[in-house]
Amino acid sequence: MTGSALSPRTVRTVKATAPVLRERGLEITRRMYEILFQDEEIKSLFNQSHHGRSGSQPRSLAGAIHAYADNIDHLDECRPMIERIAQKHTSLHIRPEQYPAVGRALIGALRDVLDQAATDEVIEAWTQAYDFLADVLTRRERDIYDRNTRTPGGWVGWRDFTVDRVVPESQIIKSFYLRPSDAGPVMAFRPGQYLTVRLGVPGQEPVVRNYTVSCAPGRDHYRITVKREDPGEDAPYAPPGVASSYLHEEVGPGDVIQVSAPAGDFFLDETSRRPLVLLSGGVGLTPMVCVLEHLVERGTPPETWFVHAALGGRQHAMRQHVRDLAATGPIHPVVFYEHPAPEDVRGRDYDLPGRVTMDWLKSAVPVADADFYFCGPRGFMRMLAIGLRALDVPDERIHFEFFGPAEALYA
Ligand SMILES: NC(=O)C1=CN([C@@H]2O[C@H](COP(=O)(O)OP(=O)(O)OC[C@H]3O[C@@H](n4cnc5c(N)ncnc54)[C@H](O)[C@@H]3O)[C@@H](O)[C@H]2O)C=CC1
Repeated sequence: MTGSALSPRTVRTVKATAPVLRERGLEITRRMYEILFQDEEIKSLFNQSHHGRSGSQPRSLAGAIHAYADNIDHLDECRPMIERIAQKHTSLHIRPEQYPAVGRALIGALRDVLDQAATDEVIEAWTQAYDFLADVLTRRERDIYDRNTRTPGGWVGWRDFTVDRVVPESQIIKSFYLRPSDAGPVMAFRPGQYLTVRLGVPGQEPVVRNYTVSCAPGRDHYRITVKREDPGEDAPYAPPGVASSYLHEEVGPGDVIQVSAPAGDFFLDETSRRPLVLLSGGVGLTPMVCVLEHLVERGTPPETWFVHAALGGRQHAMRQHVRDLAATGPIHPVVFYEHPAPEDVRGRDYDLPGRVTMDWLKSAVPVADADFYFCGPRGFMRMLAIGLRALDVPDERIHFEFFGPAEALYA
């Protein structure tokens, strides 16, 4: 991707707005959604459970707009961000016809918030820059939709899945096995990708959530593994704990939920021949179990460390399953308990007390050679992202799932 479609003057003008976008980006995107949703017809094109309420969507869009302005003179830097957005858009079935209204609202918000600073030149440059980005995104999204249509078992839009089984994995985590209600095949996916599910919670607008597929690809079903969130800790789009409480308490075999095709830019690089270090905190183990199952099923896994950090035994999911998988190959499982319960036995239930630290990691895994994949609470990922960079592990060997701009993790 190059910015060649944009004139040098447009590039200069947009780049010059980066500092103010860093400072006032959130104001701008909040105003943008206000403008956008004044029109009921446009509002109906957008799933309201994704816009506004908790502020996460304006915040993440503000980060993206700032990054775009700042990198507009070397747009290759934006490639991962654009891929991430395109993947997310397709999981929500965003269509090209939704882009122009967003562009108009963005320009309106720039005028309102920047006021005097929104000169004709700035407005003209941002109009061109938005159109350019919209074009890049819609092309990529069209490719993804085309691929999902062509792939055996693939689909576009919501598809009904029937819950086949619900399996408790710990005191707070359950797995849900999902089969397509139409009894057709399900498309393969890349280990680490997520499903988007839409739940008809009674008395509410449908609740939409992303859950990583926790089983290997290539089966006749998917599995998601969900932690019951306490109020105040749940993901961004709806009141706390709604989706996970609903799944844990109300959803059982025979129930139907709607699912979008697998998506996501976090997945195992199958071309690498390096040793592998998979690190997970809490329910962040879901993509790592998927990767592990896949490696074992594929055969000849590389030397792999499966490092899992849980609060304690009551929260520890899939303990025996991971052990059984590890026993099939050169796979080293290591379990940390931060607060072992009285009944938790070191050497039987877990290996080490406390949290994963960089000092431990340096001593236990081949930092200089390995590929690293991690997922878990923000503090856990931050420690690893910063720690691995400090050890000069190149970014190409550091892969993580973080719902938000990656820079926020390093900040
Ligand atoms: N695909 C994805 O992006 C997925 C992301 N997640 C995320 O993973 C997180 C898991 O949360 P919980 O299960 O509630 O985890 P948790 O709160 O139970 O923590 C698990 C462990 O993480 C470690 N940890 C936490 N903070 C740390 C820090 N600052 N430094 C070092 N270690 C630290 C501790 O060992 C702790 O026991 C959630 O935030 C969820 O959003 C979960 C599943 C999939």
